[in-house]
Amino acid sequence: MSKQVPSIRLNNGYEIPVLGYGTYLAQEGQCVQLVKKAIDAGYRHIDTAFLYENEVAIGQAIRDKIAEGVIRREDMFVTTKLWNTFHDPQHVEEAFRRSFEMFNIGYIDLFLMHSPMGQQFAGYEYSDMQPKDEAGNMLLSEVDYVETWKAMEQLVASGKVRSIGLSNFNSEQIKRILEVAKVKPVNNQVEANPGYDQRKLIQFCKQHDITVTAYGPMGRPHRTTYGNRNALSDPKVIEIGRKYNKTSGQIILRYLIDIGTIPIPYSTNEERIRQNIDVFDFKLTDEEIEYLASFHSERTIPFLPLKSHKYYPFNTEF
Ligand SMILES: NC(=O)C1=CN([C@@H]2O[C@H](COP(=O)(O)OP(=O)(O)OC[C@H]3O[C@@H](n4cnc5c(N)ncnc54)[C@H](OP(=O)(O)O)[C@@H]3O)[C@@H](O)[C@H]2O)C=CC1
Ligand SMILES: O=C1CO[C@H](CO)[C@@H](O)[C@@H]1O
Repeated sequence: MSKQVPSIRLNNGYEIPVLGYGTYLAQEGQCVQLVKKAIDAGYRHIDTAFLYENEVAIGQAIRDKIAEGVIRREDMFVTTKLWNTFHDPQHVEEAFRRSFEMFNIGYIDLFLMHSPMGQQFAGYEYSDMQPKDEAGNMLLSEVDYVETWKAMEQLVASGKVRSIGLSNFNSEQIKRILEVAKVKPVNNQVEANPGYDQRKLIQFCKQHDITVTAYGPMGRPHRTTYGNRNALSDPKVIEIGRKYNKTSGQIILRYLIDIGTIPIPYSTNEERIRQNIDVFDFKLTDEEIEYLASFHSERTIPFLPLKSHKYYPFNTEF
């Protein structure tokens, strides 16, 4: 039986399901099937980006499931993102139009600025996303993300996107957006997991009525570790899981929801896709939450190639 995911209200009145399916690395072909499996399992929130090269596949999966009568368009919440090379205001509308047309699902629920860090525009092909000079250095752009935001605001009036938001922004950068915003960001998508739980940024966003999506919720277990303490294999997390008849992965997701984030785990495994959404029939105790919060490690995804960028967001505390 598919699970019902609760939603929370965004500051513009729309609702977002508190857990979604991430799709980074879900390539064309494989992605259609994965998203269909996720929808069958009960996911109604899908996260992607122009960068992930799978907007066509996600649109296809959603249209197929609508045709099968499993969902209606309005049941789904679809997020995509403006890539760094499109920060110059003159490129924002065209970049959005390309994503919008690739999806072909009538409207986009949430369009995020992927990061505050512009990179030089090199074209709209996927091969143009990481432009480098002859020596192999990243070609950056110093377009102010506030100007990019103003161009994103124009998109809302078109009706093709319902909400706009941010990703990888720190609190100072969010403040700069809020100073000029005619349309307030509804969301900031950042890394959050038991090694890097972002409590201060979550608190800051809450004060400004901005929801926080948690990317990398599992800490990308196949690709890295949580430094010296991996919550997924931690004996005490496994023991907490036994108490609720859940896996450690489910305990991590419940923790992220309990501290007020919206996790978007990715999985290629059918059983884990189903498990990851089956986290709404229990709640952790305060002590268990504190234990999960005691993991300390570095970011899994620190965007090191962009560390020298004028707007690199991760040098401040939060
Ligand atoms: N805004 C941004 O800059 C970024 C956004 N994102 C978004 O966030 C999403 C999630 O982050 P992602 O980077 O994919 O990393 P995750 O932390 O979600 O890790 C994904 C990996 O975790 C494994 N996994 C998933 N569920 C479980 C489980 N229950 N138990 C054990 N292992 C599990 C999966 O392996 P298996 O397939 O074997 O199950 C998969 O390889 C992305 O897909 C993307 O949509 C990600 C990074 C940056
Ligand atoms: O969304 C993303 C997925 O992860 C990548 C890093 O591995 C990021 O560069 C990107 O922002």
